[in-house]
Parts: sequence; structure tokens; C-alpha cells
Amino acid sequence: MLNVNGLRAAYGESEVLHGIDLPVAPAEIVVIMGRNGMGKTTLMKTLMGIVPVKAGDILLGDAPIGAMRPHQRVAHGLAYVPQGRMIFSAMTVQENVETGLTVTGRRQVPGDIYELFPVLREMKARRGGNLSGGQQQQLAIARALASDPKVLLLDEPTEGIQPSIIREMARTLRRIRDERGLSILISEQVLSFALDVADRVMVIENGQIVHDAPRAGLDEARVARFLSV
Ligand SMILES: Nc1ncnc2c1ncn2[C@@H]1O[C@H](COP(=O)(O)OP(=O)(O)OP(=O)(O)O)[C@@H](O)[C@H]1O
Repeated sequence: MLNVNGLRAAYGESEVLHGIDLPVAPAEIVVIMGRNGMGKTTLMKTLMGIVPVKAGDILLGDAPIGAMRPHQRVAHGLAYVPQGRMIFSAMTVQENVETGLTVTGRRQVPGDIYELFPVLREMKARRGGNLSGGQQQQLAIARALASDPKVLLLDEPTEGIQPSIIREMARTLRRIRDERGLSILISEQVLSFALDVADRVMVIENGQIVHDAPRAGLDEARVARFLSV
């Protein structure tokens, strides 16, 4: 569903991604793990078109999207939950979700989004800034789903969220995958969450993929070693 081949990206002269190959199958959840500064956020931003592609291809289904502007990528079915969530804090919960509708032409938030996140239905009229970290993360995912994506990107979704909510988030993401057949790519540092949610785990180090294995039979100790400083 998402196929990335030989992807390179740079900030000015400084190349940060050095040829990433990354296939994400339909309805597959892939978690990219790596320590701070290894290139996870740069990868997400390059996939979204916030950082330009220096070389390589990004295919979403059959469509080459690597030269498209971010909003065109969203229209083709890519959705993004950025690190830090970026909720519009002065807008209500409902208004936040509605900002995700723009590419679909719909006026109303589909009810199944609130079925996934009942707490958001209860809090529709609250300002986004008044929600807890876990609720804001649900809101950011709901906003991304409102654009009816084929591929969902989440950058470090567990950051600043308590362990019980992290486990619930893993369940919800698997449910979204099962119900919608969505492909999901997550960047993460928390190994227990990756083990809960992933079908495949990859490790990025200094802008290169250094490990790639299915969740079943994953050598957890080896992945943990990559994550320790
Ligand atoms: N805007 C920028 N300009 C120049 N260099 C940058 C910029 N953003 C990130 N970098 C550099 O790119 C490299 C990868 O950073 P990136 O943020 O992608 O890592 P990360 O794995 O997402 O880390 P974190 O977990 O801290 O978010 C780092 O060396 C970082 O210093």
C-alpha cells in the first residue's frame, strides 16, 4: 500500500535519510523504532511532503506521491498524526475533527469516528487545549481518520502518555486496522507498545534501516539493544 524505495532527505547540505526502503502492506502495522535523532521524524515529514525528497520514490498504491504537496498527499489517502499531536487548542473537539474533513468534501464527522473514541463524543464542545494528553492523542487520531485515509502515519504517539492509556491506544489502533483495512506506520521508542501493536518492527539508525523483522519471532533483546544508548 505504501512503498518507499531508496528515500533520501536532507536539511540543506546535511543528509539525514540515506536510502530508506520501506514497504507497508495493506492492513499491516509497521513500527519504526530508533533512539532520539536517528531520523524517525524526518522520515515521517518526508513521507508527508514537509521535508522534500532528495532522491528515491514514494508510492501510495500505484500513485507516485514523492513530488506532491502535503495536501495532495492527504487527498491521495495519506494521514499524519505529528509528534506532539498539534491539536488546535482554542478550537473545540468537534472543530478539530472537522479540520480533517476538508479533502473529503463531507460536512459532518462520520459517526463511526466517535464510536472509536466515545470520550470525544462526550467532549465535543470542549476546547482541545483542555483535554488530557491521552485524550488529545485520540483527538489527533480522530482528526487524521476524518480524511478517510488508506495509510496512517503516527510519530511517537506514546510520548507523554501514561502506560494504561498506551495499552488502550494499541488496542484501538489494531481495531482501526481490522475494521478499516488501514495500513499504519508508527515511529516509536517504547518497545512494549511496539510489541503490542506491530505486525512488523524495523529499526532506524543514523538514517538507515538496520533491522527488519516480523513481530512473530522478533528477537526482542536485539531490538532493545538498538534502543539503549
Ligand atoms: N530542521 C532541521 N534542520 C537541521 N537538522 C535537523 C532538523 N530537524 C532534525 N534535524 C537533524 O536530523 C537528524 C534526525 O532528526 P529527527 O528529528 O528526524 O530524529 P528522530 O529520530 O525523530 O528523533 P526524536 O525522537 O528526537 O524526534 C538529527 O541529527 C537532527 O539533529
